[in-house]
Amino acid sequence: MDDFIVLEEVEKVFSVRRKTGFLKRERHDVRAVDSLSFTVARGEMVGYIGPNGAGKSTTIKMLTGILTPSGGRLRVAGIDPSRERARLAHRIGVVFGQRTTLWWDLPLLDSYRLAHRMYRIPDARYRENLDRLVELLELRTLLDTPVRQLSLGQRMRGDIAAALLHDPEVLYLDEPTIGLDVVSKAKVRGFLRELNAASGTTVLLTTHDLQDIEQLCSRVMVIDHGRLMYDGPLTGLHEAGESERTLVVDLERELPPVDVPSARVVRVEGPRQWLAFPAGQSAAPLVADLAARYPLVDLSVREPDIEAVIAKMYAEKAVS
Ligand SMILES: Nc1ncnc2c1ncn2[C@@H]1O[C@H](COP(=O)(O)OP(=O)(O)OP(=O)(O)O)[C@@H](O)[C@H]1O
Repeated sequence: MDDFIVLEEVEKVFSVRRKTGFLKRERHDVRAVDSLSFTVARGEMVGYIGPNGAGKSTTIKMLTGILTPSGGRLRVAGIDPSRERARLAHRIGVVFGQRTTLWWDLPLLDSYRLAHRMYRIPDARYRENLDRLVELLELRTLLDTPVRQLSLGQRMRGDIAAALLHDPEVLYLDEPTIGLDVVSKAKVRGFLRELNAASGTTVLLTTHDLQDIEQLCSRVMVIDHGRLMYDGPLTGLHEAGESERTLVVDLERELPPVDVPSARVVRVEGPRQWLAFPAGQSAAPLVADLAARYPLVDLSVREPDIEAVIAKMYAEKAVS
């Protein structure tokens, strides 16, 4: 596979001054990214998640060349971002959900005209891309509207179009659905899925909304304290978090908590009981055991909530 993004033992240390007394300041180091290694192949769509302060934005800033790593090796499309930031800019697109790159007081179209000149996009390609993006992101009626008058969802779609006018090979998205309503979220996700499938654009997605990951990414990387804690399919996170699934059983009548070796009863409500069992374990033997010994009417298995799984992973890491 063609590794498009490569990080080898990348570090970023910030030296900060902390107030320790009335006039006293002390220097100390914050290790925002710590010996981070991963690769992303061309065309992949990867979720990059972690709690606040984990080092996600610092990673993205190093990938765009805004920040220089303190150590290790980092390449995007074979380019060292901090040394050749201008050259790399033509090959990457960036969208920050919390900030806009559009001109606040100008009509949306003016920001696109500016990008046309800034990136020196050939005229025909600019017109073609603008047309396609305006169509797909439903921006046609908004082109003459000043950006400050756009809704958050409209502005976000406008920002995504701006980031893609120059045909970047990779798109970094930092919280692209933050604050959006359900309909706007669906539009943004639908567009990104389509972009990745049709154009093969590599996407690195930072988000606190796990539905973004569930709906878009087959691979997820979890970072905490600047270190990679997990890298793999979303489903594997359950095992990594050692989470539990729940078997909900309806019995014929109210009974004391059932007694089975591989599960524990966590709740009883009339004839209904909730049994927790390890997520990595099959439910079949447990169901067979229950059916043989108890008057079962109905049952269902509930998957663990991914948010809870990740919270658990963080908590376990914090005490270990
Ligand atoms: N310019 C800076 N100077 C000093 N410390 C910084 C700087 N930028 C980030 N940090 C610190 O580095 C750590 C990682 O921050 P970063 O912004 O990368 O986290 P994050 O995962 O993006 O968090 P969030 O989800 O809150 O945006 C934090 O402890 C932060 O305080």
